[in-house]
Amino acid sequence: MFRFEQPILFKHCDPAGIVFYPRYFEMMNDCVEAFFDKGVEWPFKDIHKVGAVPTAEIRTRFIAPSKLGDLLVLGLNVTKVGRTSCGIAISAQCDGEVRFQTELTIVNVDNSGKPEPWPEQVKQRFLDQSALA
Ligand SMILES: CC(C)(COP(=O)(O)OP(=O)(O)OC[C@H]1O[C@@H](n2cnc3c(N)ncnc32)[C@H](O)[C@@H]1OP(=O)(O)O)[C@@H](O)C(=O)NCCC(=O)NCCSC(=O)c1cc(O)c2ccccc2c1O
Repeated sequence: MFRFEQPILFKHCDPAGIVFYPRYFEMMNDCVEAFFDKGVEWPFKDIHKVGAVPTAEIRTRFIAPSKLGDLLVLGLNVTKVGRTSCGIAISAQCDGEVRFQTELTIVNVDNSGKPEPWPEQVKQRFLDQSALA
């Protein structure tokens, strides 16, 4: 599992003092970006020289609210490695309480937006990190 820590800051919260859900989607992306950088060793700055990895589908359950000062720990697992796609699950917890769970599918595309197979070493890194491995 790849771990990513996210302190809840003032900028993440709505007037009710809880995280506004679009900020959670940014945190998910920050977690995926850190995973590609540190876990896969194919950072976004390099990906975007040759293509992109857009999200094709995302499903999220918001289970309990997060508040200013909380420390969220996002745990990322690769759940499926396809020809051009990759399934990822993220669970975010604070002090052992699950705050949200999300499942997403990303797809490797070339500069014209056409799906293309993962580079072999990237696929291997996914499998090394994978709950399936
Ligand atoms: C995503 C698409 C490029 C897919 O194109 P198309 O539908 O033509 O592809 P295929 O039918 O050939 O399928 C290829 C591959 O994807 C799997 N798949 C397709 N759709 C789904 C789905 N809904 N759910 C699950 N899986 C799906 C399919 O099974 C195939 O898998 P294989 O492994 O068997 O090959 C196209 O649909 C598209 O361009 N959609 C729009 C994407 C978009 O705009 N997303 C939101 C904004 S972009 C974004 O959020 C984002 C951008 C980045 O640059 C990132 C970079 C790095 C990380 C994350 C990024 C990111 O999230």
